[in-house]
Amino acid sequence: MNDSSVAKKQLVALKRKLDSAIESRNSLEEDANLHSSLLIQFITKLSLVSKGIDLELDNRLAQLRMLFSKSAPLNDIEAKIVVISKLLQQHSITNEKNIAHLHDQFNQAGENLQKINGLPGDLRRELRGLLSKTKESKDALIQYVPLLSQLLAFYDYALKAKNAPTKQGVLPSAQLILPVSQSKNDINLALFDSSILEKISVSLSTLPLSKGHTNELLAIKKKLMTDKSSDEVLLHLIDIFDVIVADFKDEQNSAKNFLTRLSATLTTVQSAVKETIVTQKKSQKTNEKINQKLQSQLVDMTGTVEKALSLNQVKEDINEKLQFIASTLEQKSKFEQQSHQELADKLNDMSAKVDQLEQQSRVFEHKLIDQQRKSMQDALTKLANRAAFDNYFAKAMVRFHHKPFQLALVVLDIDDFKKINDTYGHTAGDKTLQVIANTIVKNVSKGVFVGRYGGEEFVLIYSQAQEQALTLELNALNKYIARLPFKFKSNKVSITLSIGATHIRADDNIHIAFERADQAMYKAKKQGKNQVIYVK
Ligand SMILES: Nc1nc2c(ncn2[C@@H]2O[C@H](COP(=O)(O)OP(=O)(O)OP(=O)(O)O)[C@@H](O)[C@H]2O)c(=O)[nH]1
Repeated sequence: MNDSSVAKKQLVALKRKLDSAIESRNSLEEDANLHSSLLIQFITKLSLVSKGIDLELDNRLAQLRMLFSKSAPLNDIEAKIVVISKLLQQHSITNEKNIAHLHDQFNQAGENLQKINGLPGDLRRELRGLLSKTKESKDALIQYVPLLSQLLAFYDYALKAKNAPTKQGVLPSAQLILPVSQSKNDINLALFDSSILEKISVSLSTLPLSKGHTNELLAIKKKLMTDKSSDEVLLHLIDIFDVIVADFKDEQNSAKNFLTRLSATLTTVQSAVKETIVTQKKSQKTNEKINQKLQSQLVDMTGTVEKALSLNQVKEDINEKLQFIASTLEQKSKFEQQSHQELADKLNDMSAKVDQLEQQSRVFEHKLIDQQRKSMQDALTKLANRAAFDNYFAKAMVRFHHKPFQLALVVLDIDDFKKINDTYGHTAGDKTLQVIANTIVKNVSKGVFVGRYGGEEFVLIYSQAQEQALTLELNALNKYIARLPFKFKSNKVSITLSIGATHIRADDNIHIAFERADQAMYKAKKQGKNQVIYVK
């Protein structure tokens, strides 16, 4: 083979290699183009998802898209990506904060809705379910969208339910949620909406004030419920505030006085004790001196006997010394008597002071006990209040879980109570609550805990009642109350209760048990009110 044919062959081989290299490069370029277009598509989608959240992020993502489409150098693309990742990081922190804020607002809105009186039972239950689902914070804002729409639907439902009785001329409580743009006058009117005044009046009934101040408060409360002009209501509210402050000051002064007296008495007792110790020390010294004198007189006497020359002289000397000793002994006994007396006087004095102190403490202790009792008692009906119920029921549950017994919980709610307030006034409503409370107490078995849970809702705790006996007693109570002859403004009115009852089960906790009794009560409402529903 000559040189030229060898070179030709090599040239062909080289061309083949070149062709294959070009082909691989083309395929690599195609791959890169494919990846880059995939990346551009991904970034476009990312931009769309995050669009509007952050203007700077929007711009940077647009720039990145541009760099990719122009196949810009990798260094430029990398620099852009670093900036975008930082922005995304900041955004994720802001996002977490937003989620926490929305979570709080959501729950607050739900709890506010729960506080509105007169919500239909099923709404209340579903709301409770929704709120228990959102106890834990969600991972993304988007997850709150369906929950918010559900909450809005509940608000809408509540508004509609509340709007129903407005025909009677009463503003529904739900109208209290005012748009910010409303004029000042409109807000004033809504502020003194009768339902707000009612709420204030209800809260005032639970204040444990002194007897005098409670009477003052009752008088103002009456005026508050009759005078409806903004100015008058404002003046009454200021009066109420003054009474509460005065009661607080009285309480503070009486505690201060007691402490001042206590400290004065303690100071006198302390100085008396000091004095006694000093006197005792002094008398100890005087006693020691007299003892020394006696001892030296005795020693002297022995010396006299030893030194005496005759019996007569001994007799005379001893006589003389004995007289000395006798007078020293008399001195000693007088001194002892005197210091005894002084000590007894001081002790008497001290004991009188301690007596006085004890008396003062007793007065204060009674006051404290009285205050404690009041804080556990509903001021209007004198029944145990919600705090007392919580306390009693929690203890009963602990005993039950230790050793099960027939523990039953009953929730009683007055039917259409709002109508009584709206038609005959708040004072008539208060009186009704008192009568119902007394009637319940008189008509349930001995040892049953009776409490006012709040508003027009009462609770009973039975510690030993079989299902049959319990429902029998509750039905009898229900019938008795329905037959009570209430008379308002010469109108005969019958008042009924919806009652829900249940026995506590081994797997219950306080909330589950209460929820069951409460749901039974709502069932009674739903099924037409004026009835007892027992659930196992
Ligand atoms: N007079 C008076 N009214 C109170 C007191 N506490 C709560 N209320 C009123 O009780 C009423 C309760 O009304 P709602 O929750 O709508 O219940 P209701 O009218 O009994 O309706 P149902 O429960 O469906 O039968 C509200 O108007 C409260 O203002 C109080 O201490 N005194």
